[in-house]
Amino acid sequence: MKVAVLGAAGGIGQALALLLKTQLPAGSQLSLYDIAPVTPGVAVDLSHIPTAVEVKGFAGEDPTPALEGADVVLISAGVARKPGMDRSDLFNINAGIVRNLIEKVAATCPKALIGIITNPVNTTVAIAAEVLKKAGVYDKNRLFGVTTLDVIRSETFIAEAKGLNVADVKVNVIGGHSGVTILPLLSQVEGVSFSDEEVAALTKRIQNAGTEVVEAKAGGGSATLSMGQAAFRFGLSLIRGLQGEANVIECAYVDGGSEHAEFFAQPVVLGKNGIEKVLPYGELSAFETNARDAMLDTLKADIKLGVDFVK
Ligand SMILES: NC(=O)c1ccc[n+]([C@@H]2O[C@H](COP(=O)([O-])OP(=O)(O)OC[C@H]3O[C@@H](n4cnc5c(N)ncnc54)[C@H](O)[C@@H]3O)[C@@H](O)[C@H]2O)c1
Ligand SMILES: O=C(O)C[C@H](O)C(=O)O
Repeated sequence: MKVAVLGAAGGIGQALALLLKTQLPAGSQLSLYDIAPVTPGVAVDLSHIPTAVEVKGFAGEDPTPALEGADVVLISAGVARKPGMDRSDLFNINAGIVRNLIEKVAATCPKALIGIITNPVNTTVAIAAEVLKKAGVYDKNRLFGVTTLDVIRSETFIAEAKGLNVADVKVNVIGGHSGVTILPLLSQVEGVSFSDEEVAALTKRIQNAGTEVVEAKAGGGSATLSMGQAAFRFGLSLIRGLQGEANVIECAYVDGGSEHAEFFAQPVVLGKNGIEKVLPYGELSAFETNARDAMLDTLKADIKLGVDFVK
């Protein structure tokens, strides 16, 4: 199995690369690409860790050598937020970066499963889909917006609030990955109940958790270490599915035939060809139904921005 990380010299990229080097199945290949000249050095550094994962690093303008033969491509290339910015403020720079990288993915490893981390995810995934369509290689089952950070944050905050063992907390987060489009389904968490005030406060904290990190880092970037862990969890689930493991389920922002929007985050079963099945997200509380309906204009506008950018 070969995993390529694009943006590998960045905050997320390096954390993710370390987790992949130490925990990918034996015999895997890890391919690191970034425009930053340090990238081959990051690979040399990682290569001294004694695991059966071969690591190579590539820098420069062309990601092609890093993408050859890739089964999974995880993309965190681009700029991150500073205090006072919304994720949508990253569009001007990151839209072009994602478009150019996906053109290379389409030409070099069109069958790879692609996980987009680069913000604004609601829009960059739509850009990726349009580029893949233009190249004639779009497979909706192979493209994912990585929303796992919203899931792991929800797990953490729920366990903290309710004194639970975090390993036992399971929660779906649906919609998209920004502000009101992030909707944790707290009513479905087993073994706990929340008051209306708790639901409102916890939902808001999960929706604003990215900003919490951006403000705490005070101009030094956004979440990198927790995102590295989230991307690792998601990437490993993609690989477990590719290897034929049954019942691998993750929430992700996908083109899953949702009645709500062209792309919508919801639970999916992962298999040998990417998405094996899109799962229903279950029954919603009145609060969640309102929040889902209220997010749709924002989500659809985010998607349209991406489609228009390529068309
Ligand atoms: N999906 C999520 O939940 C989530 C969470 C956190 C951050 N993010 C996003 O991930 C992105 C990266 O964040 P970060 O903290 O790692 O940023 P960073 O600045 O630390 O790293 C970004 C890396 O991308 C590289 N890069 C820039 N243009 C490139 C190109 N054309 N080709 C290859 N590499 C290129 C840079 O050289 C840098 O090493 C941001 O857009 C951020 O908003 C998403
Ligand atoms: O908030 C950001 O800008 C980064 C990321 O999307 C996050 O949720 O932490």
